[in-house]
Amino acid sequence: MLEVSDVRLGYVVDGEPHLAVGGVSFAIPRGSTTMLLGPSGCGKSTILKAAAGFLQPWSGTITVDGRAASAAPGPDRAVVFQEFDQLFPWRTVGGNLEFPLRANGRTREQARERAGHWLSVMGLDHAATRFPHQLSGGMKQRVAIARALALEPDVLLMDEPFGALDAQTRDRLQRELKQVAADTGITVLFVTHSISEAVYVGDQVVVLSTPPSDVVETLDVRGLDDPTEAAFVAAQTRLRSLLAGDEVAA
Ligand SMILES: Nc1ncnc2c1ncn2[C@@H]1O[C@H](COP(=O)(O)OP(=O)(O)OP(=O)(O)O)[C@@H](O)[C@H]1O
Repeated sequence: MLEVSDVRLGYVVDGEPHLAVGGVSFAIPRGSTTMLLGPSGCGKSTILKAAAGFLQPWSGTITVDGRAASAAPGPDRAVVFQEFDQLFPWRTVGGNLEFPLRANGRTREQARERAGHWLSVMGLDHAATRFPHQLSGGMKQRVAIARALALEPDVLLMDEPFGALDAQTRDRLQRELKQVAADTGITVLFVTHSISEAVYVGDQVVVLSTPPSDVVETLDVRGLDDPTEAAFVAAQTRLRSLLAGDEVAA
């Protein structure tokens, strides 16, 4: 349903073109979660930005249900970033959810009702009247996820959403996201630096090479959610060896 086909992406720096992504293809089946993993600077965020419609591929296509996703941002895709400051600081938590819903044509009542629902799903009922500066980092990320889900997009794009959280909060949010993704059937593209996060949260992991990147391997990790299980450990070992460029150790 989300299909990345032979995509090349880059930036123009001081008038010079710099290729970052050298020809990447993968497909995310509807309702599943794909993790993008690779060395720093390999173009994970660049691919995510293109899927969001913020960047045009130099060649190739990114489509959602056959429509060009890279043409422009649209309500069928919502993005959650790593930064804690992605919320509107002058709006309450409830207001942060309601504002984009109103901007997308919902009535005040519809926006309030839907915001309440998603705040509840993310365990934030008690925080609706607070302002972002009164929240912990983990709560801010929960609000950002609730705000994205409230728009009921077909695709949720996440750029290291838990990267700046402490380990305990990160574990909890990974569990919650996995549960919400299963409950809603949403399609997720998730950028991560963490091998264990990739195996736990994902249904498949797309491993990228150093830039200009291509796909080294696409690994199926469906159903792996117990880090003590042999299959979980084997997937981690495989990913570690791919990232080290050591394919033999698999
Ligand atoms: N706005 C920009 N202008 C110019 N070059 C950029 C820009 N953003 C990213 N790049 C370059 O594109 C390449 C890919 O960057 P990107 O941020 O997509 O990688 P990444 O895999 O997400 O990195 P990291 O894991 O470190 O977050 C890098 O070489 C980076 O320097």
